[in-house]
Amino acid sequence: MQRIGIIGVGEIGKAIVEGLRSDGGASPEIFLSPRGARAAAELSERFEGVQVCVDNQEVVDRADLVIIAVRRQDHREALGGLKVGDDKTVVSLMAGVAIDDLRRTLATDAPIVRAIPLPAVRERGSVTVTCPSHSEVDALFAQLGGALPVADEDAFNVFSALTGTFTAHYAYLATLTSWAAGHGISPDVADRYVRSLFKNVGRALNDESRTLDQLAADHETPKGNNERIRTTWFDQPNATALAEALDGLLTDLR
Ligand SMILES: NC(=O)C1=CN([C@@H]2O[C@H](COP(=O)(O)OP(=O)(O)OC[C@H]3O[C@@H](n4cnc5c(N)ncnc54)[C@H](OP(=O)(O)O)[C@@H]3O)[C@@H](O)[C@H]2O)C=CC1
Repeated sequence: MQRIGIIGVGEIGKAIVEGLRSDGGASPEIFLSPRGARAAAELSERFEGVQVCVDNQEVVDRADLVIIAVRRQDHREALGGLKVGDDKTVVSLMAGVAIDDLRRTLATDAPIVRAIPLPAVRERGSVTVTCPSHSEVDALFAQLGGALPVADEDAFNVFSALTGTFTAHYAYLATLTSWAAGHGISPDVADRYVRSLFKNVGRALNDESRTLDQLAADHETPKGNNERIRTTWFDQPNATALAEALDGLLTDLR
């Protein structure tokens, strides 16, 4: 297995380390950037074969495959001036930074692959979109729950926009809970109940023999409560507003 470097040890960088170590093994060797110092130190203490480097250049020098997991607005400062040999493989997790743009910043001919891992890679439970397909990078993410290589960056950005809907979903659940609490239900009880409702929705999604429209129909009594909320709240203007928000995000990601 290749030696892996991670520049940017925040939420997703940490999840990748935990996912790679979730089988209890000590391989592959992992080299972390020093920034995000507390998370990096904690990971190197917890896991064998995880080391913190003195700077980002050392991460590149010691790794074969370098994962870039800094925020888009920090990437020029984090990466400008780094020397990245053509024998390295670079994996960029940054939303909204095109391969050509990153290649100019890094001034390298090394293969550059974009990827969208999600925090559930921590449990090896999330499919990671990659672009372009690259056997070693796809194998890495296959180990963390699955790889979905897509044809080009236009397609990649559509998937990237989809991942932007994630926290709105949690906020939707929190809004349901607050609504119930506003009607006298204890917040703890409301929270537990809403979680249990939507865990079942998550489980139903595992049934890939039914389309999403079929799943909705199968959970709906004609003229019942679900049909009422779907048609009076998640109506056409609401669906259009969501599509417009996604279109706006996609424009900014290109
Ligand atoms: N979170 C997610 O689920 C996903 C995130 N991504 C992408 O991954 C990237 C990181 O996201 P996320 O982990 O959420 O962000 P975080 O803010 O949690 O982590 C970013 C990390 O980068 C560090 N950093 C900043 N500047 C430098 C530098 N010059 N050198 C080295 N490290 C630096 C930060 O350190 P400090 O704290 O000291 O500023 C921080 O630890 C983003 O571009 C995002 O688009 C992609 C897929 C999913």
